[in-house]
Amino acid sequence: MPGRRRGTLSRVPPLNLGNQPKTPLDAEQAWRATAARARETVLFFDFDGTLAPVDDDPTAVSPAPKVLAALEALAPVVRRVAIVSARPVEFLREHLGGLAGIDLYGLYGLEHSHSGGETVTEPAALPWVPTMSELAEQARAELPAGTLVEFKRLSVALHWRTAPRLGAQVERWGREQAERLGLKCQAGRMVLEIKPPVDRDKGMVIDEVVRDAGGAWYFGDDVSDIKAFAALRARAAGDPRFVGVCVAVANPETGHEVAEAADLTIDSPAALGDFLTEALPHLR
Ligand SMILES: O=P(O)(O)OC[C@H]1O[C@H](O[C@H]2O[C@H](CO)[C@@H](O)[C@H](O)[C@H]2O)[C@H](O)[C@@H](O)[C@@H]1O
Repeated sequence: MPGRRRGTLSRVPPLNLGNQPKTPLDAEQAWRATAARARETVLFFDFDGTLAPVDDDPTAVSPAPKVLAALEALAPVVRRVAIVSARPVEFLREHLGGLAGIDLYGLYGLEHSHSGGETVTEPAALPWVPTMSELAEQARAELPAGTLVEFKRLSVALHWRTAPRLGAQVERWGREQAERLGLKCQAGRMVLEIKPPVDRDKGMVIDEVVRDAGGAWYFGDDVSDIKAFAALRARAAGDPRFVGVCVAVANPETGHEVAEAADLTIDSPAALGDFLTEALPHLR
């Protein structure tokens, strides 16, 4: 990763920033700029690879040490804390230990729950549940042993983390099925996600939520998070007062691409726990 140092945090040169002169140059400056508008600031977090370290088994993950305590402490001092993930909202709820006052956007925004409220599903996606369920069955029957098929009601994730040699074959199969059924694909870390053809992604979620915010940070590790970074950049480009900070959490798979689109890079979910804990005194 160009310019990346060992340690908790390093900085990559800001890229393609419409607001380049006003973009904070390091974390210290960024938190100071945020403190001035903490009550107007939204903190967004991806889940897998950002809050939770990656595991071979997608059901065996949990947030890194200090992460939950930091989110809980940050929630009352900023405008919103929001998780924006490819996981279903129910999964996020269970794995965030019932944290209060947090907004959850699941399945790339096809589901959401505000501050512990009911889960709302995008109506246009609902007719696709049977198709996704049949696709998951078909994947289990046709894909080779070693592929992990994760059915998420409104999407199917095809994983090859424990059998990397199968990656090309599984991805080809998934893309062919998506084309046959008129579905969309999202590539990720040793996974191909197949989704309904409904216009919803992390960038659209961020775009909507930050419209009337005074600032936002987005923390993410994967290529789907780059759309969220782009939404923050677009918001900042149109408003010189808006403080937008894009933070990559490093990973050995898609990390380079994500770090290049970010302002700052953090080494791991564990380092993120420390980073957020250290940020707290700046905002209180
Ligand atoms: O948007 P996210 O919250 O980052 O979700 C992206 C995908 O995360 C999960 O898969 C990834 O994490 C797994 C557990 O560590 C790992 O085994 C897998 O290789 C990774 O791709 C989740 O299982 C997927 O459904 C999400 O699309």
